[in-house]
Amino acid sequence: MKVTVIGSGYVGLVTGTCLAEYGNDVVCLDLDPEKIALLQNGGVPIYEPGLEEMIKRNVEAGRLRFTTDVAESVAHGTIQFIAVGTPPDEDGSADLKYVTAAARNIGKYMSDYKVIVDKSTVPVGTADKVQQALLSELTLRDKHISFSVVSNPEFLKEGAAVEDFMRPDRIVIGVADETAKDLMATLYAPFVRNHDRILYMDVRSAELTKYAANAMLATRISFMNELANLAEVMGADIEEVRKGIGSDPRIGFHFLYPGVGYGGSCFPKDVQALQRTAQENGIELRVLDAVERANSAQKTVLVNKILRRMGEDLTGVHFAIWGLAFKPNTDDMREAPSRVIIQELLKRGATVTAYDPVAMHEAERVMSGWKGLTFSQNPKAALEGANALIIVTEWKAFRSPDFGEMKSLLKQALVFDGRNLYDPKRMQKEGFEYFPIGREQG
Ligand SMILES: NC(=O)c1ccc[n+]([C@@H]2O[C@H](COP(=O)([O-])OP(=O)(O)OC[C@H]3O[C@@H](n4cnc5c(N)ncnc54)[C@H](O)[C@@H]3O)[C@@H](O)[C@H]2O)c1
Ligand SMILES: O=c1ccn([C@@H]2O[C@H](COP(=O)(O)OP(=O)(O)O[C@H]3O[C@H](CO)[C@@H](O)[C@H](O)[C@H]3O)[C@@H](O)[C@H]2O)c(=O)[nH]1
Repeated sequence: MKVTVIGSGYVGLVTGTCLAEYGNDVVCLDLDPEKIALLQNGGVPIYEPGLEEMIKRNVEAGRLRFTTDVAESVAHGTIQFIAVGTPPDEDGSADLKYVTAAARNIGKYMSDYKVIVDKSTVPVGTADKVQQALLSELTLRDKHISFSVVSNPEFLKEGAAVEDFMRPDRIVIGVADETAKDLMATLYAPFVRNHDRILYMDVRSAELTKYAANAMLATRISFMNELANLAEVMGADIEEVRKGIGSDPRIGFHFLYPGVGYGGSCFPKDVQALQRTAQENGIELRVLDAVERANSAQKTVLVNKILRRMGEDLTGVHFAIWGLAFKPNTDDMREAPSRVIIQELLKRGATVTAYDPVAMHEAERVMSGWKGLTFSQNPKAALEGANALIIVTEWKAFRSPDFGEMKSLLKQALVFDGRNLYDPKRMQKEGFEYFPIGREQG
């Protein structure tokens, strides 16, 4: 099938590439000329495991190309995916200006039937706005050209995006007419060959499903974080409690890891946007108010432990930080808890040397000019002469360090672990003072 993907970021690039992998003829559009030039020259603007090789393979096979030319991209695909950003507006609601601009562009240039697919995360009612944007352009030209607007929210996780897209646990399609439904079914058939996981529903339910999923997951995390804080003062171990509740199949083990608060480009903005939708419609989502409050408090839990141990004034204190990205296997720094933690430390006079396996370049960009912050090209060098190590992101490479070497490089054998990577008893044996989350210190 001929497919156009509008927006070549995390979602657009993965969607376009995975669709090309199954033999579709895909054009990816972006208005950012630097991004497209990089892609046209064989580069990849984001880090996502497996993506680079898959792009290369499909470009070489002639199934995937990149453009900034709107007219060309609209002419190409019978199916037009909108995968542009929906950042928070000032009041927390989703800013739809990129979505409606993309829709207007389609309306400006289309000359035959198109299925317009909202892949971006958008509030309930957005499909109607996309329809209006298209119609307003079409009435100026040819109002007899027909189209359908479909909602097909994306559930991929960064760091596992290709895997999630190629092997989805479900594909939600909100669709109102049979022609569009058949086209979507054909497009996604190769992704659900072993058993059907396509859920067809009305457009509004599909739009709400996306926010409901993210809000539910964010709720689990905030709940576990608050429970971890309680466990710690009560002398219980949240890691034991996690296993104890996760083995109930009604609860399950996923998304029960306490930490330094959820971050990333989705949970924070989507929880806010859902609250905003509710407020606008006179409904109170009290649970979500608490989820957000708990999350912003959690981002400073590790800092508070540091201050209790090292004093409020951190002048002359030097920290090593392992992990900057909001989660492992990505270079994404959007809403990363590391940003809050580092700022809090610098504010109190500390200096910091930070290391991340892949997000360093992005971190240097978003933290440029932060006084007292330097970056280290390897994890060991970051430890040299530091008064303490702080672990913020749970990269696999941090899980089994040489503790003897770690101790000899650090000035003080002190570890603040925001991701519970190590066994407190082992740390005690190794001679460390160890501060995890939700369990007694080792
Ligand atoms: N990142 C994720 O893990 C993820 C997962 C599921 C859903 N989503 C949702 O998908 C959407 C996109 O997220 P992302 O992380 O890929 O964003 P992103 O910022 O990485 O990419 C968006 C891209 O769209 C481009 N763009 C903006 N307006 C355009 C236009 N009119 N025409 C062509 N290109 C345009 C931008 O230049 C940018 O490259 C958001 O709504 C997000 O909430 C994201
Ligand atoms: O048990 C857990 C699981 C996650 N997190 C944190 O939660 C945030 C989000 O993690 P994750 O969901 O793995 O990453 P995202 O790439 O943001 O993916 C979420 O947001 C996407 C965008 O909407 C959705 O498509 C995905 O389904 C949804 O998981 C990160 O800061 C994690 O550190 C925890 O603290 N504890």
